[in-house]
Amino acid sequence: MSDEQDAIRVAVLGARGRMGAEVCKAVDAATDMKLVAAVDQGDALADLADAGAQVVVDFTTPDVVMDNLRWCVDQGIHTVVGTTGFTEQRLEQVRGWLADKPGVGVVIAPNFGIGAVLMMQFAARAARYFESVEIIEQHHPGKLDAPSGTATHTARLIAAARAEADLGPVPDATKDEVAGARGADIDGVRVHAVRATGLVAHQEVLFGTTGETLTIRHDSYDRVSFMPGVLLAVRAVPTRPGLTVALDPLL
Ligand SMILES: NC(=O)C1=CN([C@@H]2O[C@H](COP(=O)(O)OP(=O)(O)OC[C@H]3O[C@@H](n4cnc5c(N)ncnc54)[C@H](O)[C@@H]3O)[C@@H](O)[C@H]2O)C=CC1
Ligand SMILES: O=C(O)C1=N[C@H](C(=O)O)C[C@H](O)C1
Repeated sequence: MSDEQDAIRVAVLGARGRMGAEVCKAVDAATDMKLVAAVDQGDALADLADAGAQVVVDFTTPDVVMDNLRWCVDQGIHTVVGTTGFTEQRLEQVRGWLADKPGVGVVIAPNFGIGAVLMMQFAARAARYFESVEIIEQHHPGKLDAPSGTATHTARLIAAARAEADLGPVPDATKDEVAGARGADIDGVRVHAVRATGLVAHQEVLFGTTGETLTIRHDSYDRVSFMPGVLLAVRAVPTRPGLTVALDPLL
């Protein structure tokens, strides 16, 4: 157990949300951390600085996360971001802010579940051996964005592996007569988003080649599944200046 004064001072943004509330509980229960601020919509960001936060954890929404992150970086506060919506353009913008703030660390991960990280690694590894691939992500109906950050990240990893192996486009003769019937196209990989009450966060990557298919599936049945990854990032981010994308380099 750490002394109170050695504990990492953590603040949570989006603290009343599904993920934020779970992060507050996990930080409270961690003996090497202290929850110093729990901030949600309508609260002032200045509360984070006033509370002396060393690390901010952001689980808000794609439309506000960039402003939050910019503010944290400007204040010199390390930040762990689980909020989705990070395009390559947004990541470049964050790198630009961090260039002016040496010593500040930001970890942005599309999925903090250890099983989900492995699922993405396995999918990237399998990609070169299969001419066909589709991603099916399934989530609770309260989710604001589609396709999920995890599915988008997985599609990009698969597309990079396919390009490296010179695989060419996924074969598909279908005419998309009803818009959306074949899902979204992320870097040439079809992604289908399912929303249903009872689901939390689930993803299947379906690979196919002559005479066989391979399905790689991950299920988060409870948001506690993301907490070990979030706490790992909180512990790591103060000693990782610059931008870290995804959890893989921390495992
Ligand atoms: N990286 C990961 O492992 C995971 C990422 N997520 C992502 O995290 C985000 C949040 O997901 P949920 O918790 O399910 O959403 P939610 O809708 O339950 O919570 C979002 C919270 O952010 C608050 N909020 C909105 N604007 C704010 C602002 N300007 N300042 C402070 N708080 C603000 C809302 O009031 C709400 O309480 C989504 O982008 C989701 O995709 C969700 C689960 C795991
Ligand atoms: O909104 C969610 O719930 C989740 N969002 C993340 C995503 O979009 O990939 C991570 C996980 O799938 C849960």
